[in-house]
Amino acid sequence: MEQRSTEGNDTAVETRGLTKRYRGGQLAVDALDLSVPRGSVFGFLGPNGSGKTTTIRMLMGLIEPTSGRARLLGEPMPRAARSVLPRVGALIEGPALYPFLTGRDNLLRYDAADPTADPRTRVPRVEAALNRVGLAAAAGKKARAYSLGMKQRLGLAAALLQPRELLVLDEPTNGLDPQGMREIRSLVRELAEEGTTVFLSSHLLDEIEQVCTHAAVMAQGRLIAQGTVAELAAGSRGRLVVTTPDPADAVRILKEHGVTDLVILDERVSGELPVPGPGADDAPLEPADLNAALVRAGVRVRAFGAERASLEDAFVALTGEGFDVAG
Ligand SMILES: Nc1ncnc2c1ncn2[C@@H]1O[C@H](COP(=O)(O)OP(=O)(O)OP(=O)(O)O)[C@@H](O)[C@H]1O
Repeated sequence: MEQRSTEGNDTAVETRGLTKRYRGGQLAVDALDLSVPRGSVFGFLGPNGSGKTTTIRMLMGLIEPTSGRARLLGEPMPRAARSVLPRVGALIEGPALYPFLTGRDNLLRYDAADPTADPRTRVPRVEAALNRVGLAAAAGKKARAYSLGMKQRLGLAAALLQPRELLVLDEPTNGLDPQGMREIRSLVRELAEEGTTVFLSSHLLDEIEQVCTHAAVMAQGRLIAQGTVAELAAGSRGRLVVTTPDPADAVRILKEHGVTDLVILDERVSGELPVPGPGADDAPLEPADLNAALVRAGVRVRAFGAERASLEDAFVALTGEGFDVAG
């Protein structure tokens, strides 16, 4: 019997040991411990096939986990599905649409199928959702004439027909052009400002960096890291770039100060900034100190910069592989 606890009260999504092995034997999700704080925009990041969709399906009660458990808004899934799911909007793998109905009629019909939706407010809610996702002008077109991006927007509109505490979006910008991506990202930020927790999966690193406060990184069904985006990016070292007509001297001085992986390209010297040691006495070496050391040694520094470590650097550092953005 499961104990009643206060666990998960301030987390919108929480999983413990969540595992899915498909019937063919494929271990798609392997002992996943996710913790999505309420109020966050949480990026669920991983290359194609890393288990994101499988996880989302388990969270939403669409498939049974092989083992482990999941909580949505503090309630166990799939047991509490009936009471929890009305508080959760979801866009999963391209929404099911009636191709011969217009976008607007699709939403009216979708809302009519929702027993928790108030029919008296249906029409204005549908119009508001269409406006929100930028589909008002195309609302009278048949859904079969919609582009993939328009279908995505319509699916998002369906998720927004009612106020939600949590939105679960599987690759929400999939199929959108850059302008459409920007619009959806700003919509996500807006929703977050209104207090909705947004859990979105993506294989696009820069997307996660642009909109998310927190992220989890998946690879091959396993969770590799999770935390705030700033923490994750800080886990990898930034790169230093110096432009100088004295590259050999610059390399010597930088090496003495712990810079590694030094590369000379004409007058451009780059290297990995040293990571502060775990000891408390190890004051982190500031890029400015390195610049001063170069100048003291008579190196003519024409330009000096430290490139901020990105989530991509962190991902590569964590997985030891590049990020596959194919598909
Ligand atoms: N119904 C299924 N039966 C068997 N294996 C499956 C099934 N669905 C997914 N898989 C496998 O499980 C693994 C994880 O797939 P999943 O779709 O969850 O990954 P993903 O990160 O969402 O990738 P994508 O972005 O391509 O959807 C993959 O190896 C996939 O081939």
